[in-house]
Amino acid sequence: MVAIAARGLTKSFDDDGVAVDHVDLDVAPGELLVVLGPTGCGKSTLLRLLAGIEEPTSGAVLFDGVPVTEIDPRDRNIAMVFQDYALYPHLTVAQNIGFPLRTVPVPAADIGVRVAEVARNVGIADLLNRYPEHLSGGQRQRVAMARALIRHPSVFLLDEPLSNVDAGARSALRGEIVALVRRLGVTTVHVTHDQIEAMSMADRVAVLRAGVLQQVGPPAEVYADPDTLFVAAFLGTPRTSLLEAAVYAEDNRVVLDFGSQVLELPADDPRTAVLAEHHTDRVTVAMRALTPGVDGMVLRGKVTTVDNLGHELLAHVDVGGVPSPWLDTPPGLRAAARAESTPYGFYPAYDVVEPLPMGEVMVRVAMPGRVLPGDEMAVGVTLDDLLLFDRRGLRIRFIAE
Ligand SMILES: Nc1ncnc2c1ncn2[C@@H]1O[C@H](COP(=O)(O)OP(=O)(O)OP(=O)(O)O)[C@@H](O)[C@H]1O
Repeated sequence: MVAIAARGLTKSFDDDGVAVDHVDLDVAPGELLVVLGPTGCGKSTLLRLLAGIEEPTSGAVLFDGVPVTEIDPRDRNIAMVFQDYALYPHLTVAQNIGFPLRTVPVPAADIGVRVAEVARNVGIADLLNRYPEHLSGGQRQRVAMARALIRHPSVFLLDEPLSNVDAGARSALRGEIVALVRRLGVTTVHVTHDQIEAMSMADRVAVLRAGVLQQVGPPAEVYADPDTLFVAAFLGTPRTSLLEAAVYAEDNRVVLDFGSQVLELPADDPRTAVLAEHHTDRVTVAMRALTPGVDGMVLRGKVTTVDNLGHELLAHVDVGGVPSPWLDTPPGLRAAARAESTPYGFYPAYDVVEPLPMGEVMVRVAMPGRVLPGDEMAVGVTLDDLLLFDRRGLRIRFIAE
């Protein structure tokens, strides 16, 4: 098992600015680290730098503490899997899987044994005589993984391997990749723009924005305790509600003023006193998974849309607030988000930069529930629900520490 490290890792492309910007990252031996970020944030470039396919502009990659920047990718004992499986159509599954061994002095009988073993590991032992055209997307991706793993790599790099796999097979494959990585004990870096994938697979998740690493940690920790507004907004299903507000503190009263209405913070909570120090600051308030409620702090608004998720309803409630200007992301990023395709292939829809319609919050309504557009709704908010960020998008920690 190999420890991977990036130190000040930077990659600029002449015409395109900095794709990876001074990234410092450590991946522990046997760890499954997921790099998460929106399209164009530099995930693939980071992975390619770790693999050695791309040469850094500055900085270094180290395996077990030894710089590998000068070592040819073929000599790094790395296996990489991409989103397009790129199988050889004229070869059977078994031949595809065994292909990387053609240059290695392994007896033919042993190749058969190893192919069968790795095929069993990825659950395709019964497909060995088929040709790729007779496989589903999920099965093709398993073949691609088996082909990558047959050389017993010490580092496994996965670049959006599940994005061409249909939704049903995707969640099964997620679990299987995790189990496989554990069983083989191979240090793995997996990149994705899909936060659910990241949250469900990662030992630790590394969130990347415009080439800059935002935060690294166990998924639950990064979700619950985001350092930046970007991380808070990016991680959240249903999506995180973001509203602008100003803090006002007068005598013992502290309020968050959303323009249309205020939230008065509980006077007896020590966190309220900490927040009072931000008197007159403009902040962005991030709130997740709110529910209807009439006690304590309450935001009132009108339901604009209701999504029926089957197990619950998701009400979009217009509380008359001002959406965060942070949503006005850099033009380049937005352009990429809207484009259906780019020179680098298909870009998945990016669903975070879309501005929320006027000052809405997302409210989960338990089933059986009945909510209709136009209904008035009171939304319960507790201090625990509020994540506050300053104008630079950095977290204001108002928990007395
Ligand atoms: N070979 C290249 N030449 C010039 N610019 C490039 C090259 N490869 C990537 N870029 C640019 O670097 C930035 C990061 O691209 P990268 O493919 O790493 O992002 P990504 O997060 O993997 O995106 P996606 O999720 O859409 O694959 C983008 O602005 C992209 O246009």
